[in-house]
Amino acid sequence: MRLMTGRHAPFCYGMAQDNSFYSFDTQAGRNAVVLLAGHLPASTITPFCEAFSAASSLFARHDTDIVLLVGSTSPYVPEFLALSFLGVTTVFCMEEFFAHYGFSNDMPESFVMDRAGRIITALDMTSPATCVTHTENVLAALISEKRREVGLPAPLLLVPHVFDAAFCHDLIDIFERSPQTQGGMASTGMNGKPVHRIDENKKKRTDFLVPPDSDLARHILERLDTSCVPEIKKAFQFEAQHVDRLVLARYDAPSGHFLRHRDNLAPAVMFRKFALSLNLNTSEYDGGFLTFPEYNDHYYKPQTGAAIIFSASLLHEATPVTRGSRYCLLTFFH
Ligand SMILES: O=C(O)CCC(=O)C(=O)O
Ligand SMILES: [Fe+2]
Repeated sequence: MRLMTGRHAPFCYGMAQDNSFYSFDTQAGRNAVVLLAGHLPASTITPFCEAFSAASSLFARHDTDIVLLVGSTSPYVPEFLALSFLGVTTVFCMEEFFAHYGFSNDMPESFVMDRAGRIITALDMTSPATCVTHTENVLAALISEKRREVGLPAPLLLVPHVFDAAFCHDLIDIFERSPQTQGGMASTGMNGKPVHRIDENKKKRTDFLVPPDSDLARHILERLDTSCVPEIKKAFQFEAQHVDRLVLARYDAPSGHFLRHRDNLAPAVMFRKFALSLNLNTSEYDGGFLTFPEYNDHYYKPQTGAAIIFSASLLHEATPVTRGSRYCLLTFFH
């Protein structure tokens, strides 16, 4: 599959119609609707450009640019140079982009890219109107925060769209059909040997350990590898080589929780470098926040399919679920 939610779009640079330099680094920080024309004639994409242009003020409200990418050696460059669409940036870009993307040059394609250059979704191009509506819906669901001064930030990394909603649902079904165990904690016994200690006052959770040699594990690892590993490298200069056991977990109201702890204190787990917590059904429960008390009193509750990644040394807590059940995927990178 070529276009996958959460993957980074291949890097792209080129010259915009006004002769300014454009690249996905100059684009970073704003979302974009990216229309791909490659070597196609202008007439194939013009109706889409016009429809997006007409809706450009709406996209501006979502901090979203509209970018039309044309191959710099396309025979149709003169056609595109003669056209302009208000609110659409036409870029004549290096050809490798289209090859890396897997563009077929049979028909135009388009996708929504988030502020970090990740592909959120390929767009439905049945008609210009459906394409614009699809884009509006995708943008409305993107996380956005008003700019504000931040006093005490916690050093966390949030990676949205690691899994799509359908896969999150599948994981919940798999969890419910699978053998479950009561969640325990890595600890050290009297004899100095590692033990798995159960203490419901500290941690109340039901776990399913994804079998390491299963297709499911491979599929999850592939997604973590493409979506999260590059983000960890970018943010923290750490190249994760391994992923610890994959746990699907359920915290049930009224008391499912995990009190404050660090993830790499017991000798058996000191190898852990970064923790990952990925919510599978955020809108279906109340409570169940993550907190990082060393930094601030904020409650963190990533959207369904988004991962929160943090150093395994940070003190953190999963607060009680007060309604419903919280399902999540949990693992560690090292
Ligand atoms: O529930 C969570 O998101 C975090 C779980 C956690 O901290 C752990 O399993 O070590
Ligand atoms: Fe933890």
